[in-house]
Amino acid sequence: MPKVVALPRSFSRSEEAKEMLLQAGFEVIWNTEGRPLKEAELIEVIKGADALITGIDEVTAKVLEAGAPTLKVVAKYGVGYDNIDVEAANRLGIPVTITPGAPTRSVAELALTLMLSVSRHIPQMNAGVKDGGWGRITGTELGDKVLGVVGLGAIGAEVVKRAVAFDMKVIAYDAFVRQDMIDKYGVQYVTLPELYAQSDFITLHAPAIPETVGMINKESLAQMKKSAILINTARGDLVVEQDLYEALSSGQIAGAGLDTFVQEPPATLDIVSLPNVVTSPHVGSNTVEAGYRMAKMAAEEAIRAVNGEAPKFPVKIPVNK
Ligand SMILES: NC(=O)C1=CN([C@@H]2O[C@H](COP(=O)(O)OP(=O)(O)OC[C@H]3O[C@@H](n4cnc5c(N)ncnc54)[C@H](O)[C@@H]3O)[C@@H](O)[C@H]2O)C=CC1
Ligand SMILES: O=C(O)CCC(=O)C(=O)O
Repeated sequence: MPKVVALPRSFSRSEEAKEMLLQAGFEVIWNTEGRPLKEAELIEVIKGADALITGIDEVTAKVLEAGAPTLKVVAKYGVGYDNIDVEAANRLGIPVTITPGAPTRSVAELALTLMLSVSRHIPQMNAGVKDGGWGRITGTELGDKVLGVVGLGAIGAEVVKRAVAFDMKVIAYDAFVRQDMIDKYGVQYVTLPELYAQSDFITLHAPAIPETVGMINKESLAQMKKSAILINTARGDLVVEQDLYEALSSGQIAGAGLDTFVQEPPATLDIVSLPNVVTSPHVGSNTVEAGYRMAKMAAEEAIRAVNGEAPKFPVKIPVNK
């Protein structure tokens, strides 16, 4: 009986994906920890598995080596695969797959949620009113503001659509220019320094790769407007957190909405305790709908792999640091 290790917390909510695996004759090993697994834990559970469905667990070279004798696929439940050592997987002949498009709308909606929450001070007022207070904090509109999108791929594009509906003007930085974004939404491609200098809101949607890791640092923060609000639903590694902490504390920038952190949960509460920061615990794709799509697509990849079929959405290029 083929064995699949299914780790993402919300995978088990998808009845259809579960049923697909059971119909395909899989024994399914669930993650009962309720959190992503560390390398040492994964090394134990991976042994003898034919397929691994992973969220943001530590799929290192050692994990892949432990699974290599039987492992036929590592199916990422999502799109950001920086938690998987793709180079080691390539070397061991284990395909790595992702679920492109499945989390897109949910992450875009969270980016907008964070923009609105920071600019309208929703968490502070919510806490105040629940506490019996009536502290009315003056906010700012999104309308007529400049949104700078770093990484105009699937999620970035969905953010643009929504931002334009809020009457925002959108500028973007990406190595690839999408003509449809220019034609349909009037997106203007700019250099990174231009984006930092002109944006009222900056939203990150690029993968964690050597070119992007640490891109939000003392230098880039110094180029931003004092009224700028930074949104990060991409990866914590894009930000030098100490530099962001200093910029937010000193008024170098006005606020931040953060879903992702270098270490999750964050190593210290310094940034998240700041009054001008709104956070969430890496839940960009954590919706019923995205979970359903990601689970189905990842289950399909696991089934394809045990049937000896080629993966549908393989990734080859490592994005690890
Ligand atoms: N918070 C969450 O729960 C989630 C976070 N993510 C993150 O969002 C990222 C983006 O996802 P998608 O839009 O689906 O990926 P995508 O591959 O469709 O888009 C990424 C875009 O970034 C661009 N890019 C690459 N290198 C760049 C650089 N140096 N500077 C600027 N742009 C660059 C690419 O050209 C591409 O257009 C993922 O890599 C992942 O890290 C994804 C899903 C859920
Ligand atoms: O597995 C998760 O919960 C997060 C998924 C994610 O961040 C991604 O798709 O890049």
